[in-house]
Amino acid sequence: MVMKHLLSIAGTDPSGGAGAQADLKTFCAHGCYGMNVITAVVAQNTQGVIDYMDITPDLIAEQLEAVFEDIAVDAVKIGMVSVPETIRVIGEKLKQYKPPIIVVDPVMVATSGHRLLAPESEQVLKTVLVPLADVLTPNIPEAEVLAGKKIYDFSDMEAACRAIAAMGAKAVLVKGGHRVSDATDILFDGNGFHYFKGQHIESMSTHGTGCSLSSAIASNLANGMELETAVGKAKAFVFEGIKHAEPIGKGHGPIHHFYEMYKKAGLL
Ligand SMILES: Nc1ncnc2c1ncn2[C@@H]1O[C@H](COP(=O)(O)OP(=O)(O)O)[C@@H](O)[C@H]1O
Ligand SMILES: Cc1ncc(COP(=O)(O)O)c(N)n1
Repeated sequence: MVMKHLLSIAGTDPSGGAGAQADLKTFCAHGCYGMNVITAVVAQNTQGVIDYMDITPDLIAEQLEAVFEDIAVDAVKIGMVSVPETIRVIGEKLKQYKPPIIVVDPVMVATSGHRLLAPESEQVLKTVLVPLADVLTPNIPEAEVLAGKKIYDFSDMEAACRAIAAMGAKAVLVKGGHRVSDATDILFDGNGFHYFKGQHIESMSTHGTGCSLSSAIASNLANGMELETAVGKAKAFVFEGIKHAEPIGKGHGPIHHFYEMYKKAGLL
């Protein structure tokens, strides 16, 4: 089988659990060839974000050109985009190169509570990136910001899906990782809703769950799955990754990206 070529456009995590590093691990775990365009270098670990520096728009444009001029990209996943200029340059380049699949994870705040999106970027994200998304994957706080309304229950999650889809995203998955009673995610595919019911695992290994989920969806779509199957399998990948994670670091550790693969290979 020919490997699909997956590109992550995201910020970094030197501790390896979230951002570009989580994306690359997820692409590899799905049998895809993974690539990275870096938007910001972030000093962070399992305990939180210490500092970050945005990459200049020119250098982001050059990184995107370096990839797209050389390699056929089957799917793009977008994560941390930080400032308005970063969002604008990504928007321009994606309109120029037109990759067939775009999954946008509208990263706003890290699990540790640190902002990774400047407040003035929220509007630009809505007008530039949301309309380019084949799938947009906000968590509940991000969906509240995008839809401009508090979310308390499933019907609020559905209303947020519809409101965000009305901004131009083809499909919207509002993730329920922040719910305590369960971890049910709701997908709106432009026509109807699909519920991905999930048990909430009491775990410290949830750093990078959103990054890994969106990268798994992009990989599954590139590998030819229908949207509902792609989301369902991605959710199972994250669930198993949380369940089988080894404790790493002093705070919220990463999921186990290679659990299934290592098990099949007899390494576990
Ligand atoms: N403690 C948990 N138990 C089970 N599933 C979880 C847990 N935390 C997150 N998930 C799942 O991980 C995925 C990412 O969700 P979420 O954590 O809400 O995103 P983000 O990392 O963007 O905040 C979703 O499919 C969600 O249901
Ligand atoms: C560079 C970068 N991008 C995204 C996240 C969000 O991580 P999570 O998936 O835990 O919300 C992060 N911590 N760092």
